[in-house]
Amino acid sequence: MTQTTGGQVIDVEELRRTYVGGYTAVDGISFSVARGELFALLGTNGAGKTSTVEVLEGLARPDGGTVRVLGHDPYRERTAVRPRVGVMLQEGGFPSDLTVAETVRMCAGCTSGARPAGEALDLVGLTKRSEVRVKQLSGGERRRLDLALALLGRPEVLFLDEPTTGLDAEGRRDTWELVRELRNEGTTVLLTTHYLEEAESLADRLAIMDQGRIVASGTPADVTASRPGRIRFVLPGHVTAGQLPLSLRAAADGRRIEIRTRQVQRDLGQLLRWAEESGVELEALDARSATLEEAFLDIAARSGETVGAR
Ligand SMILES: Nc1ncnc2c1ncn2[C@@H]1O[C@H](COP(=O)(O)OP(=O)(O)OP(=O)(O)O)[C@@H](O)[C@H]1O
Repeated sequence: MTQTTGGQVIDVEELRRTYVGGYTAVDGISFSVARGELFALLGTNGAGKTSTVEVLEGLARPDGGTVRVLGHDPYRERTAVRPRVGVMLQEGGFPSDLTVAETVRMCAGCTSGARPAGEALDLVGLTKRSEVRVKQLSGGERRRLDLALALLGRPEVLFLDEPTTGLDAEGRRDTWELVRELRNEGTTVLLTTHYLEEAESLADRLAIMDQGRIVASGTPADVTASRPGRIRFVLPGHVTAGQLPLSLRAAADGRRIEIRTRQVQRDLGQLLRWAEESGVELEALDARSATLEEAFLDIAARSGETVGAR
């Protein structure tokens, strides 16, 4: 009988992981992922993402706190969890002399209720490469083979560690489409990625890690809401930045103006009213909320200032 804590498929409470020598790579983090949700774990290099995911995958034991996947301890109750989970590691290792189809068939032989090899290859767009030896695949094709293997057992939970690294733009879009479909069919997905656009586009919720801690979390909109958006435009030659309303605090580079604001709609309205009343034609007007990338860079920059303080 499957138990999940409060309907959560993944439940992490105060997880700590310390390496030999006493280095704390994961420093008491908590988060949960509901059934059918796509959760992205982001972070600077060395933030502790892989150290966290390894515990969720049952590959390592926590040094503190608790972790539950599908209601079980993934390390101690590995046999209960493993058949229901698909794992795409950062470095998938498979014999390079086998062909793509042989590799998938070999893995399918060890997976109960596996998809047919052809179906798995079709899902990731590798059908035409079935008879090619693994060592002849490009880096992006290997990532897709990794994904096919992770999907073989029709997993309820899918761990994707940087699934699109090395893929070209089209391969990345195809993978996103497939991950969305899997999520829509009810698969719970935990994704780590360095591509913020990927997290913004796919994640229902996300957490940003820095130096072993979660420093921001929520929906992509929640995480970006706390960061200022921006309004940019170019003033016509006869107008100077000094003529703008005082309440619109702006940075000016000659006639090029940038307003950083948490109130994009209010300030844009005020700017447009001023332009209308003053008969000023604003050029190249562009207004938008903060992106996840800006929020992330902001966090990374602040982290840089605290490096060495820990
Ligand atoms: N086996 C290990 N022994 C000692 N320290 C380790 C070990 N594995 C990882 N670390 C350290 O723990 C920290 C977290 O590493 P981890 O690989 O979890 O980060 P990450 O967020 O996945 O980074 P990246 O984005 O670069 O993959 C790093 O400082 C790393 O050097």
